[in-house]
Amino acid sequence: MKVLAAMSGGVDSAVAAARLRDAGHDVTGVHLALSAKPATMREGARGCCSVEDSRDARRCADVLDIPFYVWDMAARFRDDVVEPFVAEYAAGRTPNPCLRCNEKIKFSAVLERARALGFDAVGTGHYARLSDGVLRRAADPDKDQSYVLGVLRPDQLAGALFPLGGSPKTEVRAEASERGLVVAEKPDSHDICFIPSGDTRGFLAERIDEAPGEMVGPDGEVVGHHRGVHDFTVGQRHGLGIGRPAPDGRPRYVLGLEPVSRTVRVGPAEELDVTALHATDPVWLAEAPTDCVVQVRAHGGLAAATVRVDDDGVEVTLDEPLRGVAPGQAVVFYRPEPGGDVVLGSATIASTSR
Ligand SMILES: Nc1ncnc2c1ncn2[C@@H]1O[C@H](COP(=O)(O)OP(=O)(O)OP(=O)(O)O)[C@@H](O)[C@H]1O
Repeated sequence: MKVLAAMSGGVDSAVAAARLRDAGHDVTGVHLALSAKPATMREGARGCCSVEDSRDARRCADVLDIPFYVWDMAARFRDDVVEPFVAEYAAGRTPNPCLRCNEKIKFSAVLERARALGFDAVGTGHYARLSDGVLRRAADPDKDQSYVLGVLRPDQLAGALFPLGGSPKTEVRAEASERGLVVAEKPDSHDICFIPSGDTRGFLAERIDEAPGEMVGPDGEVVGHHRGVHDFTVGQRHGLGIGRPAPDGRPRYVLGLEPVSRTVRVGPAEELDVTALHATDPVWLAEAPTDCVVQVRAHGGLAAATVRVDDDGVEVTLDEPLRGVAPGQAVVFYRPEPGGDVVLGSATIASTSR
């Protein structure tokens, strides 16, 4: 096959490209320039779009002896990932930009351009297993990225290759070193790639006007004030800025965000437990399930659940209460079998109930 290998300049995508080439595919490497201006890097941090990363990706392509290009996708990335990310926070929700990037950039804009140029598929260094259109969790549970790929439609998955899904990360690093890839010891990226400083609040503060409001406790009492609901995420404990402790001395968490009234609701941990959620815009890879296991955030947040699909979206009833489910995040549905790791579909969490 003619395969476009998306090369971030990191170790995973370099090894993915190498494996695709070794499997006999005709591989071309592409680095996506996603940032309009060079990123200011925190020491030791890395973002996916720095000049340094582009240079590393090129050096790996040279070692692999494959053609290499840089595609400027900064405008698409800004419109489809960064601006919606900011708008979601302003609306009191908690978005996952990696998931949107997979949906709108890597397996949409990039895949479309690749197909137009005669490529059959886009290969990435994501950790997930994919065969015959069935998407499964990666063999390495610590690296599993099936959650951020669970938003892809069948036609998008049909053009995707994930050669690392069956390998532990340690094996991938060792292989990079054996292959003489200079990125073998490069640190993993942890931050949101377009916020390499890791300061999400600072990034949002530069883009969202202050909209001060009240912070209210469980009985509606005002316990503090804030600069805007975009400063908070459901489940957040630190940085609430309420100097004095709750009357019972227990820690307080953000329970809910109401952008219209500019209210941040706070209260004790147990009030974060939800038993049901409503999600919209479902995407199904298999027939919509009735019983399943759901995952509600990128790391953790797993629960057995029953699902009912209606005209408004999906009603998910959790078997056991689940803590800290934030509107704006995706709910990804997995098959409910022992060790169940097959992705059945996903939807966007719109609201939760206790
Ligand atoms: N700027 C980019 N250009 C090209 N491909 C990219 C870029 N950013 C990410 N990717 C692709 O998406 C995959 C997943 O991105 P993610 O940010 O999760 O990287 P990662 O797991 O740290 O991988 P890597 O070690 O390759 O950076 C990468 O392995 C790569 O194939």
